[in-house]
Amino acid sequence: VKRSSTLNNNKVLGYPISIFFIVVNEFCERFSYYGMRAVLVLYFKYFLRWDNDLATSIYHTFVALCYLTPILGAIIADSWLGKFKTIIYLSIVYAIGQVTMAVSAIHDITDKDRDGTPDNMTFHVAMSMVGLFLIALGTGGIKPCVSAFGGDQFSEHQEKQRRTFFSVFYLCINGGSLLSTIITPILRAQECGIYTQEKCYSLAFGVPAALMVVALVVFIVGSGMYYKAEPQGNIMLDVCKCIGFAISNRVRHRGKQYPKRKHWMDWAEDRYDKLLIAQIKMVLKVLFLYIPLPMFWTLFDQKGSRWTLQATTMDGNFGALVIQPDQMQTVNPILILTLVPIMDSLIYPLIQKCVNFTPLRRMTVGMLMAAIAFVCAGLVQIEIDKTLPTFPSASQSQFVNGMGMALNVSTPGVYVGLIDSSYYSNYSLVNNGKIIFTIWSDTQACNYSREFGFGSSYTFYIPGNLVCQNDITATEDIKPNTAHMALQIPQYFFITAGEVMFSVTGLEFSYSQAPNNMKAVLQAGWLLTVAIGNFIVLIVAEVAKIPEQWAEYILFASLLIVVCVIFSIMAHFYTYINPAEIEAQFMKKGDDNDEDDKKQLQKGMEMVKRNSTGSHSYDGDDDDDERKKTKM
Ligand SMILES: CC(C)C[C@H](NC(=O)CN)C(=O)O
Repeated sequence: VKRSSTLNNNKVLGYPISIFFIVVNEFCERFSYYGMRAVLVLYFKYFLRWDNDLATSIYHTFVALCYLTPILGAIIADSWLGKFKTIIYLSIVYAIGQVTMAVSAIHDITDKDRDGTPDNMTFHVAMSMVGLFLIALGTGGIKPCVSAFGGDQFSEHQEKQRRTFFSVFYLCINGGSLLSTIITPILRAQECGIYTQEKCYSLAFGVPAALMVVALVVFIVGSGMYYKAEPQGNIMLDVCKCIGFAISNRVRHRGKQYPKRKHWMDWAEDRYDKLLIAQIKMVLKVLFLYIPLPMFWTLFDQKGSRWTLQATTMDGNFGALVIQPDQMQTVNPILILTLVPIMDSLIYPLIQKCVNFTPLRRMTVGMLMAAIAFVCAGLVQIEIDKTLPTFPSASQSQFVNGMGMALNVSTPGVYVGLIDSSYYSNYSLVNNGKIIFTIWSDTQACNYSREFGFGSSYTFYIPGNLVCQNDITATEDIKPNTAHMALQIPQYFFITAGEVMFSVTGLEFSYSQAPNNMKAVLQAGWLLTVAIGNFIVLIVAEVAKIPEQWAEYILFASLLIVVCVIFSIMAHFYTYINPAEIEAQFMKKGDDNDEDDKKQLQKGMEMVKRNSTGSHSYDGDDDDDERKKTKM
């Protein structure tokens, strides 16, 4: 009653005003998260100077951590602080983490000799690791709380509005992600610094940090309008205790003299409520089905690591548009924003006309799509390998001074250095496009211009009698990248189509198959599959140590196909349930005088009624009573 009256006061078009703040908060937070993530692997490689394997490993450890911490966030919110305070406190931790990352990327802090490279790399590595740890704690911790807090703002009879809210919420995630993956690579490509100009990772991390502060402020501004549910007690702890008791009770009663029970969880009946046991059985059934799922995320999350590194060896010139390697990741949110409505309104209804396209079938097809994406990535890699030498590092050039006097060489933003007579400069990183070098000594100065292709590397020979442009000869150490970045589009298309079928459906499936009080538990379980998927990348990359990148892509595709077959068999034996109906049956058997139970029963029956009008129908037939027990 309190909840309804609180909510009904502040409505616009039937929606509580408070959700506006939550949706804007999510947009800014996802901007912050994906913006930072977009440039992370390049920061590892070019700023911290890690090799591809280390950069990929740390990237996936970080992503895994981001999806492990939701369990922590759910426990803190449910059993201690409540969702509102948890979001505030962990957002502060998150913002501090983002600021730490931005500071860690300022090369001037330790660049004592002012040559553009940090002199104390340990400082930058340590700061980055602290920053990433705080971000993982913050982003993961608030993840299960924000969406659930949004859902809490609606009263029982606002089911339709709540569904619209979740769609808008998902679009905001991808809107924030889209904008940030366009913007932060542009910021990263700028040059900044006090003593020497270098690629501006500090700005690329600083803007996401600012957006996280905005997210926090927006969330706090809405404070007076939220419905704030009190912490309900730690359901996760109850579940663990109940499972623990069932196992220990079973072990204690091993002998033949003890009659068998239908399900091993029934051994908890001696101490625990039958309803709780039934709810745990439902959750375990779904969790069992989750076992093969991490393999999908193993492939999916390599967009940000291996695929971005792959793009650095490609040509990003799209005519009027020049795309940075890390900007290729924007293809994912762009496709999400277009594919979700197309799938929902066109593709699914069409397929449904031919076959019963149940959630688990969609997820299976989604896995196959991801495998196809990796076959595409492998083919693209073979194409790249045909063109790619390995020495020296791509995009770097050097000068050899053949004159009898020292010369200075520079280009706007890059000081190549003072080159002694008959000596050579270090390799310097030069942008692509037309670059004008200024070469000067005490007595003369001249300009020399040259077109630099993506990833090309040159050595320039300055003769003894320098006049300029026509005197300097160049040898091409590395040809410009010729494999075009557009070749990555098919792999992005398949992985995103896979994501829509797998991830969006999986989220909805996890919600619909979970008992009412354990929806958060299953959401945390779902996010855990993402974490495990990222750990698998580390294990496979470390154990397999495949020298050829294309072969690693094909290995991942093959692994996913094997897992997909296993999943489809498991899914075939899964029977869809209606948790509310099952819960209601247990309630009926319970104590009718208990007011709380009565309310729960009424709520359960309401849900059964609502579901029977088709909101969770998987067989396309709204009036079919067998719906609630549909097989895959
Ligand atoms: C796939 C994530 C687990 C969910 C979602 N990401 C996207 O939608 C990316 N396209 C997110 O919450 O970040």
